[in-house]
Amino acid sequence: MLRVGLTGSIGMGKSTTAQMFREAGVPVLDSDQIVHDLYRGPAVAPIEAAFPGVSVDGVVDRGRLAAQVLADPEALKRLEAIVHPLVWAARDDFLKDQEKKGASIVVYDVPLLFETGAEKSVDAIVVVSAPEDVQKARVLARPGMTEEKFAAILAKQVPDAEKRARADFVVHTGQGIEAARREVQAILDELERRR
Ligand SMILES: CC(C)(COP(=O)(O)OP(=O)(O)OC[C@H]1O[C@@H](n2cnc3c(N)ncnc32)[C@H](O)[C@@H]1O)[C@@H](O)C(=O)NCCC(=O)NCCS
Ligand SMILES: Nc1ncnc2c1ncn2[C@@H]1O[C@H](COP(=O)(O)OP(=O)(O)OP(=O)(O)O)[C@@H](O)[C@H]1O
Repeated sequence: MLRVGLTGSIGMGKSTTAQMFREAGVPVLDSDQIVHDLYRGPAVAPIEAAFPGVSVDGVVDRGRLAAQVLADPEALKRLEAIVHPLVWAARDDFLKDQEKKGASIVVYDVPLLFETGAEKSVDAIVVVSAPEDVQKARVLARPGMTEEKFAAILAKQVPDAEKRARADFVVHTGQGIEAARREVQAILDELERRR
């Protein structure tokens, strides 16, 4: 079973591209969704113990948590030490389940593939990319987004050019949905050939 890591910087079209893999019949594991589920379940107690006051009605409040960790690298490290092992366990369950089902390719959708070291646990890397001006226009169109927030998020991410350099495949999302879908299909064809 080939494990494909799918990543890309903010606003590059990662979720849209993940959906294309799903529509092509490939099982996709969404790491953001795993974290959201953990923050409503098994991660609540250990996070509340480490960061008192960040849970509300038994759910981790992401805004409160962000306020405590995003500007404090040491606090973020403590949070990651709680969250990442839980994410890895969920990922391993998914992989075992797909292996049992006989899947030949699975996609693991991870925004921070390079930043968290998850690149080491995949067999191929797909990076989703678009020209800078397209990315910026998409992100600034989101409610509540400002140039400053966008810049702060970008500063925490591995730059797009470096991501592309480390990728096995790049999906370009600046030329429309159909062009990207053709690239996704070409990647799947190539991966099948390599197996
Ligand atoms: C800090 C949290 C609460 C902020 O949640 P929120 O919904 O407001 O924003 P979101 O998750 O989209 O993150 C916003 C930006 O913060 C940065 N960021 C978040 N987590 C990390 C991290 N572990 N390392 C570096 N940057 C990070 C990224 O640039 C990201 O684009 C949340 O990101 C979190 O719990 N992070 C720690 C867990 C984690 O590592 N998750 C990511 C991969 S498993
Ligand atoms: N191939 C494409 N052609 C045209 N528009 C696209 C394409 N892919 C994505 N988009 C558009 O770009 C925007 C961002 O896409 P998406 O939500 O998939 O990005 P993302 O990388 O998952 O974002 P983030 O990581 O910030 O959550 C959306 O408005 C989406 O419709």
